[in-house]
Amino acid sequence: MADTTSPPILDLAVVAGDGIGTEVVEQGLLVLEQALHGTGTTVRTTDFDLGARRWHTTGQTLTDEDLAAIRTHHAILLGAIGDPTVPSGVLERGLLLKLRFALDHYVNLRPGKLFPGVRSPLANPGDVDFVVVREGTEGPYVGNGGAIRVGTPAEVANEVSVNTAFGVERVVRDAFARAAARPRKKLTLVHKHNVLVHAGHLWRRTVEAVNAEFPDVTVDYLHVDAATIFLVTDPARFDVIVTDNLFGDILTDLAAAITGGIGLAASANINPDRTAPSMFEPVHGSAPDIAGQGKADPTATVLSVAMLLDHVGLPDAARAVEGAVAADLAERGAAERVRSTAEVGKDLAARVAG
Ligand SMILES: NC(=O)C1=CN([C@@H]2O[C@H](COP(=O)(O)OP(=O)(O)OC[C@H]3O[C@@H](n4cnc5c(N)ncnc54)[C@H](O)[C@@H]3O)[C@@H](O)[C@H]2O)C=CC1
Ligand SMILES: CC(C)CC(=O)C(=O)O
Ligand SMILES: [Mg+2]
Repeated sequence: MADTTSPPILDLAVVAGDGIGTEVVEQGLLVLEQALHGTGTTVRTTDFDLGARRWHTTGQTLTDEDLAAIRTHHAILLGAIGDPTVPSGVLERGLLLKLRFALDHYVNLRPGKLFPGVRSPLANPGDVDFVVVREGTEGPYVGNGGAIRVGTPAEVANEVSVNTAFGVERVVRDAFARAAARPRKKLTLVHKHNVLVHAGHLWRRTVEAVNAEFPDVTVDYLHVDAATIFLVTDPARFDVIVTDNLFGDILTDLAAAITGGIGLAASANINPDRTAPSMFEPVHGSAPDIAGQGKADPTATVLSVAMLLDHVGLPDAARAVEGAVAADLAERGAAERVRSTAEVGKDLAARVAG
């Protein structure tokens, strides 16, 4: 079932996953249920037990049956995937990326917003409010690579970045549309076309061509290395950033760091054509270093829930969730006590309830 607009019953697939994923998703669901009160929509969740535990017991990551069942939902809420007891890449590739690719999540939307009252590590961050449109189904993450003579001094390992005209154009067009709808109407392409000349020039030509459809949008370009400089020295210059899968992954952890930390960074993996459910998840991973200790900040997941509510046609509920987060964040600076994951979730739910 594809996502629909404001369904009476919101069928939500829940993939809590590994590590802190289960902890933050529990709080995200608490806030979601509160936000739906009075909207005429109720949520019906289906838990998908996917991740390290499943892999250890069955050897499976994501089967065709899992995927078919997930497809019948309006949307997916995901916590985090990845565990130190599983070989690196098995779950990340076989579960997380498989979901994004199979469900055609070609727009990976990641806001970089500094909420009032939130302390940034930057001395003078300015008014930071941008969004990264990261391509979600191509680039070096597609698994086009291999290695020979593994473990020998003659080993050669390749990881090929795949960029198709079709894939680049559709995400670039989406990014232009988002820029056109924002007050500043500015789009920054980030790539590395001085070195990655094949992919980089495809991205550049595509941006130039699609710009003709959006003449109101001002376009600029930064090589990815320079983009990291400006994200730290002048983040307020950015409005919409469009970039590939790998660069977008890296830049959005940096964006999180300058806007108050990874615990606040939300994301949406969107299938804009609504041929499959979109997926909402915090930017962060499973954080094995703090898992099981109640230390994870669930705010990123709660803000991802707000993105989910927007996507399913419940903007008022989305604004209520964002408002609750903004109010909570504004008071955090003054608070003396560090709250647990569950306490933050409970407080946010209470604020949504009014
Ligand atoms: N979308 C996903 O499911 C992602 C999965 N991963 C996987 O997660 C595992 C750990 O990866 P890392 O590189 O360590 O990245 P990570 O994002 O899990 O953790 C990086 C650092 O941020 C902290 N952190 C993360 N989320 C936090 C939160 N909500 N509140 C407070 N602190 C938080 C962690 O404690 C850690 O110090 C790996 O298996 C990785 O592949 C990594 C990134 C995204
Ligand atoms: C673990 C990766 C596949 C995902 C990631 O780091 C991300 O999407 O930010
Ligand atoms: Mg990442």
